[in-house]
Amino acid sequence: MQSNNNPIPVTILSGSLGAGKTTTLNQILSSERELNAAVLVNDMGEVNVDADLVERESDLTQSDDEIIEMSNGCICCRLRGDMLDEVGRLADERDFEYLLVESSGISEPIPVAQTFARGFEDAEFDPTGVYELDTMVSVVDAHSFWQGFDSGQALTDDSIDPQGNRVPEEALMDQIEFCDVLLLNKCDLVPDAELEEIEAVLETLQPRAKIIRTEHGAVDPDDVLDTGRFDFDRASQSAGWMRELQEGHDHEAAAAEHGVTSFVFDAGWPFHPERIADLFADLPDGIIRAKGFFWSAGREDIAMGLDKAGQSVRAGPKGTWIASLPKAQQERYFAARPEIKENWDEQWGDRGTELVFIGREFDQKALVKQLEDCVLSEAEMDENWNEYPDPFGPDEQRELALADD
Ligand SMILES: Nc1nc2c(ncn2[C@@H]2O[C@H](COP(=O)(O)OP(=O)(O)OP(=O)(O)O)[C@@H](O)[C@H]2O)c(=O)[nH]1
Repeated sequence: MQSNNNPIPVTILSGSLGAGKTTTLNQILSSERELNAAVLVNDMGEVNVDADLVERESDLTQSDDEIIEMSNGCICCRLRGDMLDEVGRLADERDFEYLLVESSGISEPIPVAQTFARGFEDAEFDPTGVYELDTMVSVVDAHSFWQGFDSGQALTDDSIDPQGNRVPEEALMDQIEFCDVLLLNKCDLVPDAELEEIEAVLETLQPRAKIIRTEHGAVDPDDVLDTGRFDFDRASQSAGWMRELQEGHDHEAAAAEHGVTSFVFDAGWPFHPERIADLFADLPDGIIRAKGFFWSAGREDIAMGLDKAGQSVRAGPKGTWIASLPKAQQERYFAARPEIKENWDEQWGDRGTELVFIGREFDQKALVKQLEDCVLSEAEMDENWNEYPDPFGPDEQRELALADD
């Protein structure tokens, strides 16, 4: 029985399809720690076995605790409101002390966390004060991560995208970049030396998280329950690429451990659209993550964004250059964020490029040279940029499926 009115702590498990979320959940539920938990499992409907598995393997069935299964949709988007209604109903009964949530393999962790931390407008139930998000856990499949990484293939076995619009590697990157605890699971399938390299990559992608190696999900429950580690603002700012951007352009990454390095490329002149699109589609295999914005010649109104996660690369319109806004609106930006003024170019304003690259065993000098070659030459600066063919199209950050062409 929930004996008081303290908020019910919540631990959310994310991770790619087959990474070991259910196995981990069962380990937690069957551990010696007495846990009176309710469990919410979101299985997207692609494999309807999870709730059965949890019920079959855990003590929950015996103790008659509640397992809620939510299929045919993802709790990070379509089922956000439904999820809150369900946990609202559970909270009314108040016969459990801890809520465990297993999100689907392609769930984005941020909206799921937001739903618990801040509520959701379409739901009747307001979780604030009733639930308290305690720990965001991401389970990474060490074996498929390593295989993909080493061979330049996808970083997850999960080639299923039930909604047709989520690339599993992007979800994996979100899960790595937004969490408090990273469980590196299936360590039995990867040699120790390689585990160290994977850890070095994960630490670079996500410097804040506690990384724990597991086999068959055998985690100490104290590492994932009642940790008090979750902090929405810190979690949203903890991705390695963000830190890299914030630490400035001249920042040299700490001595590369296991060949993992990162750098920021910036430029005040625009890229040639075709040259940069070709390069983005053919970045070195070792680049596991790239993120930031860039200026593509001919797009003087629109800031373009780059988002590479594993082998998936998206690039396209992302926002508006402040320099293209009416003066009065610009002034409001300057007042709110004086630092914009500091990097303001007399002629081009805030237009420019700032891209973070994170990778392992790639030739940084060669890549910087390639990027520089994509920047317009002096002669090109005088050309009519609107005559350049534009490979990026109107859609926001579409997938660049150019790599294999
Ligand atoms: N060798 C090995 N196999 C594991 C480990 N952890 C889980 N497995 C196996 O991997 C498979 C997938 O594990 P699950 O726990 O179902 O993974 P999941 O993340 O819940 O998968 P979905 O819910 O389908 O996304 C199962 O066959 C597990 O027995 C591990 O550490 N080592």
